[in-house]
Amino acid sequence: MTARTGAEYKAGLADNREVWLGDQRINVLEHPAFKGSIEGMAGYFDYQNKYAADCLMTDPETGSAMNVSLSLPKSAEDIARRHRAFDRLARYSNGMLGRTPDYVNVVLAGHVSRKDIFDKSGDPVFHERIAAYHREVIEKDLALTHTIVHAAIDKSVGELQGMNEELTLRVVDRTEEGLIVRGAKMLATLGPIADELYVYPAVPIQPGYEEYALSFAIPVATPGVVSVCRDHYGVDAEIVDKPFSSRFDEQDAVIIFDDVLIPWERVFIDGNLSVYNALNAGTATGNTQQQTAIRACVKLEFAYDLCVQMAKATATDTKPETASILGEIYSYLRIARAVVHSAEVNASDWGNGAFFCHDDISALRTMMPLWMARVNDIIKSMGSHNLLATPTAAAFQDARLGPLLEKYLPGANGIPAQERARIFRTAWDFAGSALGSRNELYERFYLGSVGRARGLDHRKAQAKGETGAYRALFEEAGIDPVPAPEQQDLLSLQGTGPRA
Ligand SMILES: Cc1cc2nc3c(=O)[nH]c(=O)nc-3n(C[C@H](O)[C@H](O)[C@H](O)COP(=O)(O)OP(=O)(O)OC[C@H]3O[C@@H](n4cnc5c(N)ncnc54)[C@H](O)[C@@H]3O)c2cc1C
Repeated sequence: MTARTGAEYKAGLADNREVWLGDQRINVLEHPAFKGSIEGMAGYFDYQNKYAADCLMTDPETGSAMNVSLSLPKSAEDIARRHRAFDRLARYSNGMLGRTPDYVNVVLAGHVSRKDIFDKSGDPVFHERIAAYHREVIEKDLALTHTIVHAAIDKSVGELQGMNEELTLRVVDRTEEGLIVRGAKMLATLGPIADELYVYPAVPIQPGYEEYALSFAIPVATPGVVSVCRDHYGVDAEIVDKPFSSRFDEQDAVIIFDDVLIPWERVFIDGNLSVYNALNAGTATGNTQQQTAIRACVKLEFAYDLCVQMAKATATDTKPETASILGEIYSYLRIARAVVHSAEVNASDWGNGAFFCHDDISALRTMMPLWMARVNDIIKSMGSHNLLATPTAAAFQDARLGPLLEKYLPGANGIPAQERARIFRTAWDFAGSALGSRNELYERFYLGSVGRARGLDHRKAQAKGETGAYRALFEEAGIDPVPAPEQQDLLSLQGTGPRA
């Protein structure tokens, strides 16, 4: 098969997957709530074909078209090529879909690229399996979801301790056919409407907890895989009235593995802590975050322009305080673009010829969640009641109501009433609707919390020896460092310290 169309994607969802919405087990293809989301994701597959020059490339093994996000980057040209694909694909939803299939594709490609990490484990079969799976995803153009965060509830103990021990996904049995796994993972965005589920390493696991150190991939329709959906936030509305909620609810779900058989050929890590703990560290920033950062840039670009339109529609665009706020969003965009550019031009071989972006790109992981929340705050402050005084497009067609709306709800600067309503409806759908609020939560947490990301960056900085600036202050002035206590004549300290 070549790169799929939307119709082919939809046909692939016709199976016996166990998806629960509220207390109903549903068929995602038939349930009305899912119509917009499935059409929205189908649109992504059509879009990759429409913009084939950016999104697709020739599969070197079969000669068919494949999504660029599954390529294994080996050079600066490959990184630049992939940038073009990520940028184009993000424009399909203006960055509002976080989990278009290129997200997990790039993760998988990164893992396959780091054969050196698997090789260290001694058994080549695991890399052979994941490489074969990568080929399968390319050739079937599958839509993958992922679920990697431990289902820990009690944060007073370790993530795999106390009550958490029983909650998180782990191996409970081994059979001739494969592993039997049990437990939950948080969350799986797109899970109910993806083809397959890829479980891979997240935070490191300590010795003694090997049964949790797993990586595998299975169809969402595998018996025992239970998708528990959050409330659905997509709405049945015209695109012009709800441009995002009508198409782009990428349905999150908790995945419960109720004694699921994972066939051996789909088991990529089975308790091997050295592979498990190295794989994420060796791929997540330089590889995966090229996709996430570019997607975020596209979203910021849209948010900036949307706010400019809001300012024009209320004639606040010439006010210095509005210019300052608009400039704030634009500065986030420029910083983000600059970080991506710098990380791409400083890309290098991370091992086994895997050419990834510079690790500095992870700075965006700690800042972007704050900027995205700030942008939503700005939209609400700038928009005020205008976000709600927004008749639908159909209301303007009514013979009685239309003329009243044209008269009493026009935009400033000569902007027609219907255009004004469209601008503010879009802004509300972006930042204030049920989906807009969920999207803000997504931006805050989808790569893990900011707190954890900052801690990780700090530990990496210390491991690298950053920065030595304090010591240099005194070295420059010719002042010797104070010797460490064990090197001092402790006797000479007697009588000089504070007295009890
Ligand atoms: C909408 C949405 C979709 C998601 N989709 C997926 C998905 O598809 N697949 C997937 O695997 N995961 C997904 N996630 C991520 C996952 O579910 C978790 O929500 C996320 O990793 C953070 O949860 P946590 O409990 O681990 O947070 P924690 O990291 O425990 O953070 C909770 C709070 O504590 C603070 N904190 C934690 N540790 C520290 C620290 N060391 N120092 C300072 N502060 C700290 C944080 O800043 C935060 O405020 C998604 C999340 C959301 C919200």
